[in-house]
Amino acid sequence: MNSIREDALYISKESIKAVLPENAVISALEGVEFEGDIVLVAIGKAAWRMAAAAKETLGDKISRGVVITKYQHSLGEIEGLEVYEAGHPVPDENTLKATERAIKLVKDLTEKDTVLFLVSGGGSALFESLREGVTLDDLMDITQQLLKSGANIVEINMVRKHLSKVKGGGFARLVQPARVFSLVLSDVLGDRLDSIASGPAYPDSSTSEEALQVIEKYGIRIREELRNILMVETPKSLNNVETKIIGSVSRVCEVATEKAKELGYNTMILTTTLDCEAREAGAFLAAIARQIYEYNTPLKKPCAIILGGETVVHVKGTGKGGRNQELALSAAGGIKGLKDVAILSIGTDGTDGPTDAAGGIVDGTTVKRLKEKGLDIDAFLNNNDAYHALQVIGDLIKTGPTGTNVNDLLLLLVR
Ligand SMILES: Nc1ncnc2c1ncn2[C@@H]1O[C@H](COP(=O)(O)OP(=O)(O)OP(=O)(O)O)[C@@H](O)[C@H]1O
Ligand SMILES: O=C(O)[C@H](O)CO
Ligand SMILES: [Mg+2]
Repeated sequence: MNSIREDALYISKESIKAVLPENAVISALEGVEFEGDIVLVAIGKAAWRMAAAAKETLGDKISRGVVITKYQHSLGEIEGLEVYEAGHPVPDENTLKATERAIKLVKDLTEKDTVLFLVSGGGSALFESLREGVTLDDLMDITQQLLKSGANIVEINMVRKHLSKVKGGGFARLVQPARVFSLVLSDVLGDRLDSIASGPAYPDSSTSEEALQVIEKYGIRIREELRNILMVETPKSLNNVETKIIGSVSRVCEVATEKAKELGYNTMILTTTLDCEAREAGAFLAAIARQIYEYNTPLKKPCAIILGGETVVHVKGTGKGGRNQELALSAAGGIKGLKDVAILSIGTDGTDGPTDAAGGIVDGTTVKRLKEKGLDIDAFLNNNDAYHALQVIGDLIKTGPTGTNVNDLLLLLVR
């Protein structure tokens, strides 16, 4: 029988495989018929791999297209498509140029034609055409202020949608009367389609009023003229869009459940929208582990508690790490000495924080193994240095960039 750590690593690997761009796009296109011309537009960190999979599936049915991804994320040419790289998380000149190209390619389509729109996280910075009166400097400055402000992605995108011609449903309106068929890899908790990449082809549920409230709430400094521009409303309904979420952290948790069951674990998905402090989440998972270990509740052993989400870390130290590494290390203290318990936390994009690790896996011996090397777990946690603590004892998980980007997966296994 595999060790509980091997089980946890296997479940996480198989779950992420299910939401890799290629697999998600190919299965979503199975059996889909297209009548007229297909123009492909792919945006986001997974754009290149989504576009390559679509081109491989549909071949020459795709007459032309544009792929816009983050620097170092394109993997070369794709026959018949124009591939561009641009700035992320802050947009740049290349963002505007590549988007103008995409807009040109979707001009003058008929109601029989389809824009195959492949959307993934990072799309907001990579796909932009600004409203009259908004400059690129305005947008870069406001983006940087918002990223540093502590505003969440839904709030950030409320503002960005009301400065843009393409966000918040603007792109779908531009494409009319042609149809937009969107395949979306969701990196927004709760899969809010009008927030994922700022929803260029989805009716916007946010309002100008709310966008201005975000500006006030976080003290974002903007030129007075931009206030009037923010007051212009985005489309609230669209009659030419069809949207499918083809990958999300919910899907990752579903597959994790299937794989854990195959291995004989009782399973429970606790949440798919975890969004608290990483350290608190770690301590909470450890408390559930102790409860199961002692009392076989809320689930009988052998069991797998599965969570999805995106925790946060307010970095104060000078160490190296990421939210998943910090969550795992903070859980270790609470499961010290427990046999056959493992806690894993991994970023599905394969890069957790500014590190080459995807996350961490700890068990009841982690604290002891650190102590044997004369290392104090709290010192590492207090310095936000989870990377080095986990690295020394072999509890880091390294996958390399996976190509997908659907938030984080957490597993608690007790046998
Ligand atoms: N030393 C550290 N320890 C713990 N967390 C850290 C540390 N340094 C940075 N972080 C956290 O890592 C976060 C960024 O991580 P990451 O790049 O994986 O985010 P992300 O949401 O996946 O972004 P992207 O989608 O662009 O990859 C920061 O918001 C910060 O909270
Ligand atoms: O691009 C964005 O807006 C974020 O990645 C959320 O999708
Ligand atoms: Mg990441």
